[in-house]
Amino acid sequence: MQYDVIVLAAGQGKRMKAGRNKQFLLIRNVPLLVHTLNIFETDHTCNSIILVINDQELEDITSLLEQYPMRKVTAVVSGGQERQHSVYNGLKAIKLSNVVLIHDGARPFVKHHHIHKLVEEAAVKEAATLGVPVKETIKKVENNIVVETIERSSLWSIQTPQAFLSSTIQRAHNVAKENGYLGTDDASLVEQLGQEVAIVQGDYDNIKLTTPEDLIYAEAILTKLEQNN
Ligand SMILES: Nc1ccn([C@@H]2O[C@H](COP(=O)(O)OP(=O)(O)OP(=O)(O)O)[C@@H](O)[C@H]2O)c(=O)n1
Ligand SMILES: C[C@](O)(CO)[C@H](O)COP(=O)(O)O
Repeated sequence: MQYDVIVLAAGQGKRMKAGRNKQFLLIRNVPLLVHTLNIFETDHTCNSIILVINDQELEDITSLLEQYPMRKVTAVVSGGQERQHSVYNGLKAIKLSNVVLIHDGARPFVKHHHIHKLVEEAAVKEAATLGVPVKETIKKVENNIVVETIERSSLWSIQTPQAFLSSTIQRAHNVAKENGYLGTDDASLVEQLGQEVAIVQGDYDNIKLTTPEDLIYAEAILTKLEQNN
């Protein structure tokens, strides 16, 4: 089943402490964002990629796309202050589409078979997200004191891509804007509508590069994926 994807690259990467947007950091000499875009560029079920960027980085992005041409990038749009605002701008650039995926530019290791499963699920359930069961014990802490140990069996770490019928996610973003609701992912906006979001189990390789040690981890994942191919 075909889909269109919004790839988000308009953040600042403050927690990475690299002094610049982490999307340009090199993993094995190739920019992080290029690794991510390649996943969709090489997926035969991906129709088009909407790339959301920082306006101030337009020149850098333009030269990156000259060096690494991406046939499927059909639009480059300006991001917003928060991730949710960037998605909102990306959604405005989506033409006619059935299933829309939203993906962090900083997640370069999602696998095609997980994307395909996610898209199939969204086509039936309207909204679906990738995720993995949490591996650690999670406690609620207040004033440096543990107040609760949360039952782990129902806890999942949520990843992207997240997939939606385009009408559903457009409505969810419009309603969130009207209500002043700001979420850390797009599935939560659909939850706010009172609609179900299905979970598709992905894998632990699909990390988001957030802090400096993730770069070392990313090199190791890349090595493992290459050895498996
Ligand atoms: N206003 C924003 C904020 C984030 N993102 C994108 O959303 C993804 C996930 O966000 P996160 O990892 O939090 O990235 P940053 O905002 O760049 O990082 P930080 O919070 O450390 O500054 C990233 O690919 C980032 O580029 C975006 O497009 N627009
Ligand atoms: C959407 C997300 O990737 C889900 O894990 C995440 O919420 C994005 O950014 P965050 O700022 O690290 O929460």
